[in-house]
Amino acid sequence: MGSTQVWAALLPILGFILGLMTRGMSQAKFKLLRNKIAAYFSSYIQITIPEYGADRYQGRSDFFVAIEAYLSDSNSALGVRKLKAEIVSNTKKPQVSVDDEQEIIDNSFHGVTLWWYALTEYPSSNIIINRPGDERRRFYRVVFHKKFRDDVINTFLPLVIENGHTVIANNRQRRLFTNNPSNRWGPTNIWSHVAFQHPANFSTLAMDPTVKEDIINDLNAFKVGKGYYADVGKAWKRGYLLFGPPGTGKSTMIAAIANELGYDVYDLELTAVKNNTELRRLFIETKEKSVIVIEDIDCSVNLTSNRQERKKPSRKKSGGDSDDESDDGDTKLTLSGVLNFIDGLWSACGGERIIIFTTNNKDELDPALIRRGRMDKHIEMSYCRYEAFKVLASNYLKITEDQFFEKFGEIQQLLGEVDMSPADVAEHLMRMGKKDADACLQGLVDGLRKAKDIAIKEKVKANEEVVKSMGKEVIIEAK
Ligand SMILES: Nc1ncnc2c1ncn2[C@@H]1O[C@H](COP(=O)(O)OP(=O)(O)OP(=O)(O)O)[C@@H](O)[C@H]1O
Ligand SMILES: [Mg+2]
Repeated sequence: MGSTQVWAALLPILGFILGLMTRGMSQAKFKLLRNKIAAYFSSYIQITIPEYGADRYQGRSDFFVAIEAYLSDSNSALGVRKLKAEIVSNTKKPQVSVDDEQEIIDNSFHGVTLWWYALTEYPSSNIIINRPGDERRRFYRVVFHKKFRDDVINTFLPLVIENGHTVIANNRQRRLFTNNPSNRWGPTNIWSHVAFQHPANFSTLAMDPTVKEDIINDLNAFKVGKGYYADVGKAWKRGYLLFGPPGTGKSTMIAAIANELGYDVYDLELTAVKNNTELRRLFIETKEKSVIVIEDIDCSVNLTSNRQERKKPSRKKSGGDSDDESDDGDTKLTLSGVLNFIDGLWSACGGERIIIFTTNNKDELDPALIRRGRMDKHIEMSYCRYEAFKVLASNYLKITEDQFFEKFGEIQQLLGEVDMSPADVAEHLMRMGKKDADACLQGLVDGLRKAKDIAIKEKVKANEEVVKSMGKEVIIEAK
Protein backbone atom coordinates (compact mmCIF):
# COMPACT_ATOMS: atom_id res chain seq x y z
CA MET A 1 0.00 0.00 0.00
CA GLY A 2 2.51 2.49 -1.26
CA SER A 3 0.90 5.83 -0.74
CA THR A 4 -0.83 4.91 2.54
CA GLN A 5 2.47 3.87 4.00
CA VAL A 6 4.05 7.09 2.77
CA TRP A 7 1.27 8.97 4.49
CA ALA A 8 1.72 6.95 7.64
CA ALA A 9 5.40 7.94 7.65
CA LEU A 10 4.61 11.57 6.94
CA LEU A 11 1.93 11.90 9.60
CA PRO A 12 4.28 12.38 12.57
CA ILE A 13 6.22 15.08 10.67
CA LEU A 14 2.98 16.71 9.63
CA GLY A 15 1.85 16.44 13.22
CA PHE A 16 5.00 18.15 14.43
CA ILE A 17 4.60 21.05 11.98
CA LEU A 18 0.95 21.33 12.85
CA GLY A 19 1.88 21.22 16.50
CA LEU A 20 4.01 24.30 16.04
CA MET A 21 1.22 26.00 14.10
CA THR A 22 -1.52 25.15 16.53
CA ARG A 23 0.08 25.75 19.88
CA GLY A 24 -2.58 26.30 22.49
CA MET A 25 -5.20 24.22 20.66
CA SER A 26 -6.76 21.31 22.68
CA GLN A 27 -5.44 17.82 21.93
CA ALA A 28 -8.75 16.56 20.53
CA LYS A 29 -9.12 19.49 18.17
CA PHE A 30 -5.58 19.04 17.06
CA LYS A 31 -6.06 15.34 16.23
CA LEU A 32 -9.19 16.16 14.25
CA LEU A 33 -7.40 18.76 12.20
CA ARG A 34 -4.47 16.42 11.55
CA ASN A 35 -6.77 13.60 10.33
CA LYS A 36 -8.73 15.97 8.13
CA ILE A 37 -5.60 17.15 6.39
CA ALA A 38 -4.33 13.56 5.95
CA ALA A 39 -7.67 12.41 4.50
CA TYR A 40 -7.74 15.36 2.10
CA PHE A 41 -4.43 14.41 0.51
CA SER A 42 -4.91 10.63 0.59
CA SER A 43 -6.72 8.57 -2.05
CA TYR A 44 -7.59 5.98 0.60
CA ILE A 45 -10.64 5.68 2.78
CA GLN A 46 -10.69 4.15 6.21
CA ILE A 47 -13.71 2.80 8.07
CA THR A 48 -13.49 2.22 11.79
CA ILE A 49 -15.67 -0.34 13.55
CA PRO A 50 -15.61 0.05 17.35
CA GLU A 51 -16.18 -2.88 19.68
CA TYR A 52 -18.94 -1.10 21.56
CA GLY A 53 -21.54 1.32 20.28
CA ALA A 54 -22.64 4.41 22.17
CA ASP A 55 -24.44 2.27 24.74
CA ARG A 56 -21.89 -0.12 26.26
CA TYR A 57 -24.52 -2.02 28.17
CA GLN A 58 -25.98 -3.24 24.88
CA GLY A 59 -22.94 -5.49 24.52
CA ARG A 60 -20.33 -5.83 21.81
CA SER A 61 -21.28 -4.59 18.40
CA ASP A 62 -22.52 -7.36 16.10
CA PHE A 63 -20.47 -5.83 13.27
CA PHE A 64 -17.27 -5.93 15.33
CA VAL A 65 -17.88 -9.54 16.43
CA ALA A 66 -18.61 -10.60 12.83
CA ILE A 67 -15.37 -8.99 11.60
CA GLU A 68 -13.44 -10.72 14.37
CA ALA A 69 -14.85 -14.08 13.25
CA TYR A 70 -14.37 -13.28 9.56
CA LEU A 71 -10.72 -12.42 10.06
CA SER A 72 -10.08 -15.42 12.28
CA ASP A 73 -11.19 -17.67 9.42
CA SER A 74 -9.82 -15.68 6.50
CA ASN A 75 -6.94 -17.04 4.40
CA SER A 76 -5.56 -13.51 4.39
CA ALA A 77 -4.90 -13.81 8.11
CA LEU A 78 -2.80 -16.96 7.72
CA GLY A 79 0.41 -14.96 7.53
CA VAL A 80 -0.32 -13.10 10.76
CA ARG A 81 2.09 -14.15 13.48
CA LYS A 82 0.43 -12.60 16.51
CA LEU A 83 -2.90 -14.15 17.37
CA LYS A 84 -4.89 -14.19 20.55
CA ALA A 85 -7.21 -16.89 21.89
CA GLU A 86 -10.21 -16.41 24.17
CA ILE A 87 -12.75 -18.77 25.65
CA VAL A 88 -16.10 -17.26 24.73
CA SER A 89 -19.32 -18.63 26.20
CA ASN A 90 -21.19 -21.11 23.99
CA THR A 91 -18.22 -21.96 21.81
CA LYS A 92 -16.80 -25.41 21.25
CA LYS A 93 -13.16 -24.36 21.10
CA PRO A 94 -11.14 -21.25 21.98
CA GLN A 95 -11.83 -18.39 19.64
CA VAL A 96 -8.61 -17.38 17.94
CA SER A 97 -8.45 -13.88 16.49
CA VAL A 98 -5.88 -11.45 15.21
CA ASP A 99 -3.95 -9.66 17.94
CA ASP A 100 -3.70 -5.90 18.33
CA GLU A 101 -1.65 -3.72 15.99
CA GLN A 102 -1.55 -6.42 13.30
CA GLU A 103 -2.08 -5.66 9.62
CA ILE A 104 -3.94 -8.10 7.36
CA ILE A 105 -3.88 -7.64 3.62
CA ASP A 106 -7.16 -8.94 2.22
CA ASN A 107 -7.40 -9.60 -1.54
CA SER A 108 -10.47 -11.82 -1.36
CA PHE A 109 -12.90 -9.29 -2.83
CA HIS A 110 -12.56 -9.38 -6.65
CA GLY A 111 -8.87 -8.56 -6.41
CA VAL A 112 -9.49 -5.27 -4.56
CA THR A 113 -6.84 -4.83 -1.89
CA LEU A 114 -8.07 -3.98 1.60
CA TRP A 115 -5.98 -3.53 4.70
CA TRP A 116 -7.44 -4.54 8.04
CA TYR A 117 -6.04 -3.35 11.35
CA ALA A 118 -6.88 -4.58 14.84
CA LEU A 119 -6.29 -1.62 17.15
CA THR A 120 -6.64 -0.76 20.82
CA GLU A 121 -6.62 2.67 22.38
CA TYR A 122 -6.22 3.36 26.08
CA PRO A 123 -7.78 6.53 27.45
CA SER A 124 -5.47 8.95 29.22
CA SER A 125 -4.86 8.08 32.87
CA ASN A 126 -6.90 10.97 34.27
CA ILE A 127 -10.21 9.47 33.06
CA ILE A 128 -12.21 7.71 35.77
CA ILE A 129 -13.30 4.23 34.71
CA ASN A 130 -16.73 3.28 35.99
CA ARG A 131 -18.13 0.98 33.32
CA PRO A 132 -16.84 -2.43 32.19
CA GLY A 133 -14.65 -2.25 29.11
CA ASP A 134 -13.99 1.49 29.48
CA GLU A 135 -10.35 0.86 30.31
CA ARG A 136 -9.59 0.27 26.64
CA ARG A 137 -11.22 0.84 23.29
CA ARG A 138 -10.80 -1.82 20.68
CA PHE A 139 -11.72 -1.40 17.08
CA TYR A 140 -11.09 -2.71 13.59
CA ARG A 141 -10.12 -0.40 10.80
CA VAL A 142 -10.36 -1.25 7.13
CA VAL A 143 -8.55 0.87 4.55
CA PHE A 144 -9.12 0.78 0.79
CA HIS A 145 -8.87 2.97 -2.29
CA LYS A 146 -11.65 5.48 -2.54
CA LYS A 147 -12.68 4.33 -6.03
CA PHE A 148 -14.02 1.10 -4.40
CA ARG A 149 -16.05 2.95 -1.82
CA ASP A 150 -19.51 1.88 -3.05
CA ASP A 151 -18.49 -1.72 -3.72
CA VAL A 152 -16.90 -2.09 -0.31
CA ILE A 153 -19.77 -0.52 1.60
CA ASN A 154 -22.64 -2.09 -0.31
CA THR A 155 -21.24 -5.51 -1.18
CA PHE A 156 -18.04 -6.37 0.63
CA LEU A 157 -18.92 -5.38 4.19
CA PRO A 158 -22.33 -7.18 4.11
CA LEU A 159 -20.41 -10.25 2.88
CA VAL A 160 -17.98 -9.92 5.77
CA ILE A 161 -20.92 -9.87 8.19
CA GLU A 162 -22.52 -12.92 6.58
CA ASN A 163 -19.27 -14.92 6.53
CA GLY A 164 -18.55 -13.89 10.10
CA HIS A 165 -21.96 -15.14 11.21
CA THR A 166 -21.32 -18.48 9.49
CA VAL A 167 -17.96 -18.86 11.24
CA ILE A 168 -19.58 -18.05 14.59
CA ALA A 169 -22.38 -20.54 13.92
CA ASN A 170 -19.90 -23.30 13.07
CA ASN A 171 -17.87 -22.71 16.20
CA ARG A 172 -20.65 -22.33 18.71
CA GLN A 173 -21.70 -25.01 21.15
CA ARG A 174 -25.09 -26.03 19.89
CA ARG A 175 -28.01 -26.02 22.28
CA LEU A 176 -31.11 -28.02 23.05
CA PHE A 177 -33.98 -25.79 24.14
CA THR A 178 -37.23 -26.65 25.81
CA ASN A 179 -40.11 -24.31 26.57
CA ASN A 180 -40.81 -23.25 30.17
CA PRO A 181 -44.40 -23.14 31.43
CA SER A 182 -45.75 -19.66 30.85
CA ASN A 183 -46.24 -18.92 34.57
CA ARG A 184 -42.43 -18.93 34.85
CA TRP A 185 -41.81 -16.69 31.83
CA GLY A 186 -39.81 -13.54 32.36
CA PRO A 187 -38.54 -11.15 29.72
CA THR A 188 -35.82 -13.56 28.53
CA ASN A 189 -36.41 -17.05 29.87
CA ILE A 190 -39.24 -18.53 27.91
CA TRP A 191 -36.91 -21.27 26.67
CA SER A 192 -34.40 -23.15 28.87
CA HIS A 193 -31.39 -24.78 27.28
CA VAL A 194 -28.61 -27.28 27.80
CA ALA A 195 -25.64 -28.13 25.55
CA PHE A 196 -26.74 -30.33 22.67
CA GLN A 197 -24.31 -33.23 22.43
CA HIS A 198 -26.26 -36.07 20.84
CA PRO A 199 -23.83 -38.31 18.93
CA ALA A 200 -26.33 -39.48 16.26
CA ASN A 201 -25.40 -38.97 12.66
CA PHE A 202 -26.60 -40.25 9.30
CA SER A 203 -23.82 -42.80 8.90
CA THR A 204 -24.95 -44.62 12.05
CA LEU A 205 -28.68 -44.26 11.33
CA ALA A 206 -30.10 -47.61 10.21
CA MET A 207 -32.59 -47.18 7.40
CA ASP A 208 -33.07 -47.68 3.68
CA PRO A 209 -29.90 -46.21 2.09
CA THR A 210 -31.72 -44.53 -0.82
CA VAL A 211 -34.20 -42.80 1.52
CA LYS A 212 -31.30 -41.74 3.70
CA GLU A 213 -29.41 -40.26 0.77
CA ASP A 214 -32.51 -38.46 -0.42
CA ILE A 215 -32.93 -36.85 3.03
CA ILE A 216 -29.27 -35.79 3.22
CA ASN A 217 -29.50 -34.19 -0.24
CA ASP A 218 -32.71 -32.45 0.72
CA LEU A 219 -31.15 -31.03 3.89
CA ASN A 220 -28.03 -29.83 2.16
CA ALA A 221 -30.06 -28.17 -0.59
CA PHE A 222 -32.12 -26.45 2.11
CA LYS A 223 -29.07 -25.21 3.94
CA VAL A 224 -27.69 -23.37 0.93
CA GLY A 225 -31.12 -22.48 -0.42
CA LYS A 226 -31.48 -18.92 0.85
CA GLY A 227 -31.34 -17.45 -2.66
CA TYR A 228 -33.68 -20.07 -4.08
CA TYR A 229 -36.32 -19.52 -1.41
CA ALA A 230 -36.10 -15.76 -1.96
CA ASP A 231 -36.49 -16.22 -5.74
CA VAL A 232 -39.61 -18.35 -5.46
CA GLY A 233 -41.07 -16.12 -2.72
CA LYS A 234 -41.22 -18.79 0.00
CA ALA A 235 -40.15 -18.41 3.62
CA TRP A 236 -36.84 -20.21 4.19
CA LYS A 237 -38.08 -23.15 6.19
CA ARG A 238 -38.95 -26.78 5.63
CA GLY A 239 -41.29 -29.18 7.36
CA TYR A 240 -40.60 -32.87 7.99
CA LEU A 241 -43.08 -35.41 9.27
CA LEU A 242 -41.40 -38.48 10.75
CA PHE A 243 -43.79 -41.33 11.32
CA GLY A 244 -43.46 -44.95 12.31
CA PRO A 245 -43.77 -47.38 15.21
CA PRO A 246 -41.93 -46.83 18.51
CA GLY A 247 -38.19 -47.47 18.48
CA THR A 248 -37.70 -47.01 14.75
CA GLY A 249 -35.36 -44.03 15.06
CA LYS A 250 -37.53 -40.90 14.77
CA SER A 251 -35.87 -39.06 17.66
CA THR A 252 -32.47 -40.35 16.54
CA MET A 253 -33.16 -38.96 13.08
CA ILE A 254 -33.93 -35.51 14.55
CA ALA A 255 -30.55 -35.50 16.30
CA ALA A 256 -28.85 -36.63 13.08
CA ILE A 257 -30.57 -33.81 11.14
CA ALA A 258 -29.48 -31.19 13.69
CA ASN A 259 -25.92 -32.53 13.63
CA GLU A 260 -25.84 -32.63 9.84
CA LEU A 261 -26.97 -29.00 9.57
CA GLY A 262 -25.17 -27.71 12.68
CA TYR A 263 -28.44 -26.24 14.02
CA ASP A 264 -29.80 -25.80 17.54
CA VAL A 265 -32.84 -27.87 18.54
CA TYR A 266 -36.02 -26.42 20.06
CA ASP A 267 -38.02 -29.25 21.59
CA LEU A 268 -41.47 -27.74 21.86
CA GLU A 269 -43.64 -29.34 24.55
CA LEU A 270 -47.12 -28.44 23.33
CA THR A 271 -48.84 -29.58 26.51
CA ALA A 272 -47.15 -26.68 28.35
CA VAL A 273 -48.56 -24.15 25.86
CA LYS A 274 -51.86 -22.68 26.98
CA ASN A 275 -53.00 -20.82 23.91
CA ASN A 276 -52.15 -19.62 20.41
CA THR A 277 -50.68 -16.36 21.68
CA GLU A 278 -48.15 -18.27 23.78
CA LEU A 279 -47.28 -20.47 20.83
CA ARG A 280 -46.60 -17.42 18.67
CA ARG A 281 -44.41 -15.87 21.36
CA LEU A 282 -42.43 -19.10 21.64
CA PHE A 283 -41.90 -19.15 17.92
CA ILE A 284 -40.75 -15.55 17.77
CA GLU A 285 -38.18 -16.27 20.45
CA THR A 286 -36.55 -19.07 18.45
CA LYS A 287 -33.37 -18.24 16.57
CA GLU A 288 -32.59 -19.00 12.96
CA LYS A 289 -30.48 -22.04 12.08
CA SER A 290 -32.64 -24.22 14.25
CA VAL A 291 -34.71 -27.37 14.19
CA ILE A 292 -38.07 -26.94 15.92
CA VAL A 293 -39.49 -30.25 17.03
CA ILE A 294 -42.93 -31.32 18.22
CA GLU A 295 -42.69 -34.98 19.23
CA ASP A 296 -45.76 -37.20 19.24
CA ILE A 297 -47.92 -34.49 17.72
CA ASP A 298 -50.94 -36.81 17.87
CA CYS A 299 -50.68 -37.02 21.68
CA SER A 300 -49.55 -33.45 22.39
CA VAL A 301 -52.90 -31.68 22.34
CA ASN A 302 -56.32 -32.58 21.16
CA LEU A 303 -55.83 -31.15 17.70
CA THR A 304 -57.84 -33.89 16.05
CA SER A 305 -60.97 -32.87 17.92
CA ASN A 306 -60.91 -29.64 15.96
CA ARG A 307 -61.16 -31.68 12.82
CA GLN A 308 -64.17 -33.53 14.15
CA GLU A 309 -65.72 -30.17 14.97
CA ARG A 310 -65.11 -28.81 11.52
CA LYS A 311 -66.62 -31.87 9.91
CA LYS A 312 -70.00 -30.90 11.37
CA PRO A 313 -72.18 -29.60 8.54
CA SER A 314 -73.00 -26.39 10.42
CA ARG A 315 -69.42 -25.19 9.89
CA LYS A 316 -68.95 -23.18 6.73
CA LYS A 317 -65.25 -23.76 6.08
CA SER A 318 -63.22 -26.94 6.21
CA GLY A 319 -59.70 -28.19 5.53
CA GLY A 320 -57.96 -26.63 8.48
CA ASP A 321 -56.96 -23.34 6.88
CA SER A 322 -59.97 -21.58 8.28
CA ASP A 323 -59.78 -19.07 11.02
CA ASP A 324 -63.02 -20.27 12.53
CA GLU A 325 -61.22 -21.18 15.75
CA SER A 326 -59.62 -17.81 16.19
CA ASP A 327 -62.19 -16.85 18.80
CA ASP A 328 -60.67 -19.53 21.02
CA GLY A 329 -57.10 -18.55 20.25
CA ASP A 330 -56.59 -16.43 23.35
CA THR A 331 -57.75 -19.13 25.72
CA LYS A 332 -56.91 -22.36 23.95
CA LEU A 333 -54.31 -23.89 21.74
CA THR A 334 -56.09 -24.74 18.52
CA LEU A 335 -55.33 -26.42 15.24
CA SER A 336 -55.34 -23.12 13.40
CA GLY A 337 -52.84 -21.79 15.96
CA VAL A 338 -50.51 -24.66 15.15
CA LEU A 339 -51.04 -24.21 11.41
CA ASN A 340 -50.15 -20.54 11.77
CA PHE A 341 -47.10 -21.55 13.74
CA ILE A 342 -45.94 -23.64 10.79
CA ASP A 343 -46.71 -21.38 7.89
CA GLY A 344 -48.51 -18.24 9.00
CA LEU A 345 -46.98 -14.81 8.54
CA TRP A 346 -45.11 -15.02 11.82
CA SER A 347 -43.38 -18.20 10.82
CA ALA A 348 -41.50 -16.29 8.12
CA CYS A 349 -39.61 -14.10 10.57
CA GLY A 350 -35.92 -14.90 10.61
CA GLY A 351 -35.97 -17.90 8.29
CA GLU A 352 -33.68 -20.94 8.12
CA ARG A 353 -35.71 -23.24 10.28
CA ILE A 354 -36.63 -26.89 9.98
CA ILE A 355 -39.89 -27.89 11.64
CA ILE A 356 -40.27 -31.56 12.51
CA PHE A 357 -43.32 -33.43 13.77
CA THR A 358 -43.12 -37.03 14.89
CA THR A 359 -45.97 -39.44 15.32
CA ASN A 360 -46.68 -43.13 15.76
CA ASN A 361 -50.11 -42.71 14.16
CA LYS A 362 -49.95 -40.72 10.97
CA ASP A 363 -53.51 -41.65 10.04
CA GLU A 364 -54.91 -39.96 13.13
CA LEU A 365 -53.51 -36.55 12.26
CA ASP A 366 -55.59 -33.87 10.68
CA PRO A 367 -54.76 -33.86 6.93
CA ALA A 368 -54.45 -30.05 7.09
CA LEU A 369 -51.62 -30.37 9.56
CA ILE A 370 -49.47 -32.56 7.37
CA ARG A 371 -50.40 -31.57 3.85
CA ARG A 372 -47.46 -31.00 1.48
CA GLY A 373 -46.21 -27.48 1.72
CA ARG A 374 -46.64 -27.59 5.48
CA MET A 375 -44.87 -30.85 6.06
CA ASP A 376 -42.85 -30.90 2.87
CA LYS A 377 -41.38 -34.34 3.41
CA HIS A 378 -43.10 -37.34 4.94
CA ILE A 379 -40.51 -39.86 6.10
CA GLU A 380 -41.52 -43.30 7.21
CA MET A 381 -39.27 -44.88 9.82
CA SER A 382 -39.98 -48.57 9.53
CA TYR A 383 -39.17 -51.84 11.23
CA CYS A 384 -35.66 -53.11 10.80
CA ARG A 385 -34.99 -54.76 7.45
CA TYR A 386 -31.76 -56.28 6.21
CA GLU A 387 -30.08 -53.07 4.94
CA ALA A 388 -30.76 -51.33 8.24
CA PHE A 389 -29.50 -54.37 10.16
CA LYS A 390 -26.17 -54.21 8.31
CA VAL A 391 -25.71 -50.61 9.52
CA LEU A 392 -26.52 -51.62 13.10
CA ALA A 393 -24.15 -54.59 12.93
CA SER A 394 -21.40 -52.28 11.76
CA ASN A 395 -22.25 -49.66 14.46
CA TYR A 396 -22.47 -52.04 17.38
CA LEU A 397 -20.16 -54.93 16.48
CA LYS A 398 -17.93 -53.48 13.76
CA ILE A 399 -18.66 -56.49 11.56
CA THR A 400 -19.67 -56.96 7.92
CA GLU A 401 -21.70 -59.45 5.92
CA ASP A 402 -18.71 -61.39 4.56
CA GLN A 403 -17.34 -62.05 8.05
CA PHE A 404 -20.52 -63.77 9.27
CA PHE A 405 -22.05 -64.85 6.01
CA GLU A 406 -24.29 -67.64 7.32
CA LYS A 407 -25.67 -65.80 10.35
CA PHE A 408 -26.33 -62.72 8.24
CA GLY A 409 -28.24 -64.91 5.74
CA GLU A 410 -30.40 -66.36 8.51
CA ILE A 411 -31.06 -62.90 9.97
CA GLN A 412 -31.91 -61.53 6.51
CA GLN A 413 -34.57 -64.19 6.09
CA LEU A 414 -36.04 -63.68 9.56
CA LEU A 415 -36.13 -59.87 9.22
CA GLY A 416 -38.19 -60.36 6.05
CA GLU A 417 -40.76 -62.33 8.07
CA VAL A 418 -40.81 -60.57 11.45
CA ASP A 419 -41.38 -56.91 12.38
CA MET A 420 -38.71 -55.90 14.90
CA SER A 421 -37.82 -52.28 15.59
CA PRO A 422 -34.19 -51.11 15.11
CA ALA A 423 -34.20 -50.31 18.84
CA ASP A 424 -34.91 -53.98 19.66
CA VAL A 425 -32.36 -55.24 17.13
CA ALA A 426 -29.79 -52.82 18.58
CA GLU A 427 -30.50 -54.17 22.06
CA HIS A 428 -29.56 -57.68 20.92
CA LEU A 429 -26.37 -56.38 19.34
CA MET A 430 -25.09 -54.62 22.45
CA ARG A 431 -22.03 -56.50 23.69
CA MET A 432 -22.97 -55.91 27.35
CA GLY A 433 -22.15 -59.16 29.16
CA LYS A 434 -21.96 -61.10 25.90
CA LYS A 435 -18.64 -62.49 24.82
CA ASP A 436 -18.32 -61.81 21.13
CA ALA A 437 -20.05 -60.79 17.91
CA ASP A 438 -21.10 -64.36 17.17
CA ALA A 439 -22.89 -64.62 20.53
CA CYS A 440 -24.68 -61.29 19.86
CA LEU A 441 -25.81 -62.45 16.41
CA GLN A 442 -27.04 -65.74 17.86
CA GLY A 443 -28.96 -63.77 20.50
CA LEU A 444 -30.61 -61.78 17.71
CA VAL A 445 -31.49 -64.96 15.76
CA ASP A 446 -33.08 -66.43 18.90
CA GLY A 447 -34.97 -63.19 19.55
CA LEU A 448 -36.26 -63.06 15.97
CA ARG A 449 -37.38 -66.70 16.09
CA LYS A 450 -39.21 -66.07 19.34
CA ALA A 451 -40.89 -62.99 17.87
CA LYS A 452 -41.84 -65.03 14.82
CA ASP A 453 -43.44 -67.74 17.00
CA ILE A 454 -45.39 -65.15 18.95
CA ALA A 455 -46.55 -63.47 15.71
CA ILE A 456 -47.70 -66.83 14.29
CA LYS A 457 -49.59 -67.71 17.49
CA GLU A 458 -51.28 -64.29 17.50
CA LYS A 459 -52.27 -64.70 13.88
CA VAL A 460 -53.75 -68.16 14.54
CA LYS A 461 -55.65 -66.79 17.54
CA ALA A 462 -56.98 -63.85 15.50
CA ASN A 463 -58.08 -66.19 12.71
CA GLU A 464 -59.85 -68.44 15.23
CA GLU A 465 -61.72 -65.46 16.60
CA VAL A 466 -62.78 -64.40 13.13
CA VAL A 467 -64.00 -67.92 12.38
CA LYS A 468 -65.79 -68.01 15.75
CA SER A 469 -67.59 -64.71 15.12
CA MET A 470 -68.47 -65.78 11.56
CA GLY A 471 -69.90 -69.01 12.99
CA LYS A 472 -72.07 -67.04 15.40
CA GLU A 473 -73.31 -64.87 12.53
CA VAL A 474 -74.21 -67.98 10.52
CA ILE A 475 -76.15 -69.37 13.50
CA ILE A 476 -77.96 -66.05 14.02
CA GLU A 477 -78.78 -65.81 10.31
CA ALA A 478 -80.03 -69.43 10.31
CA LYS A 479 -82.31 -68.61 13.23
N1 LIG B 1 -33.03 -46.39 12.68
C1 LIG B 1 -32.19 -46.46 13.72
N2 LIG B 1 -30.86 -46.38 13.54
C2 LIG B 1 -30.02 -46.47 14.56
N3 LIG B 1 -30.41 -46.61 15.84
C3 LIG B 1 -31.73 -46.71 16.08
C4 LIG B 1 -32.68 -46.61 15.03
N4 LIG B 1 -33.91 -46.73 15.55
C5 LIG B 1 -33.74 -46.89 16.86
N5 LIG B 1 -32.44 -46.87 17.19
C6 LIG B 1 -31.90 -47.02 18.54
O1 LIG B 1 -33.00 -47.23 19.40
C7 LIG B 1 -33.12 -46.20 20.37
C8 LIG B 1 -34.57 -45.65 20.35
O2 LIG B 1 -34.78 -45.00 19.12
P1 LIG B 1 -35.61 -43.62 19.00
O3 LIG B 1 -35.78 -43.00 20.33
O4 LIG B 1 -34.97 -42.79 17.95
O5 LIG B 1 -36.99 -44.18 18.47
P2 LIG B 1 -38.33 -43.40 18.20
O6 LIG B 1 -38.78 -43.78 16.82
O7 LIG B 1 -38.15 -41.95 18.46
O8 LIG B 1 -39.31 -44.05 19.24
P3 LIG B 1 -40.65 -43.42 19.91
O9 LIG B 1 -41.73 -43.45 18.86
O10 LIG B 1 -40.94 -44.36 21.03
O11 LIG B 1 -40.31 -42.05 20.37
C9 LIG B 1 -32.14 -45.13 19.99
O12 LIG B 1 -31.43 -44.71 21.12
C10 LIG B 1 -31.21 -45.79 19.02
O13 LIG B 1 -30.05 -46.20 19.69
MG1 LIG C 1 -38.95 -40.65 19.92
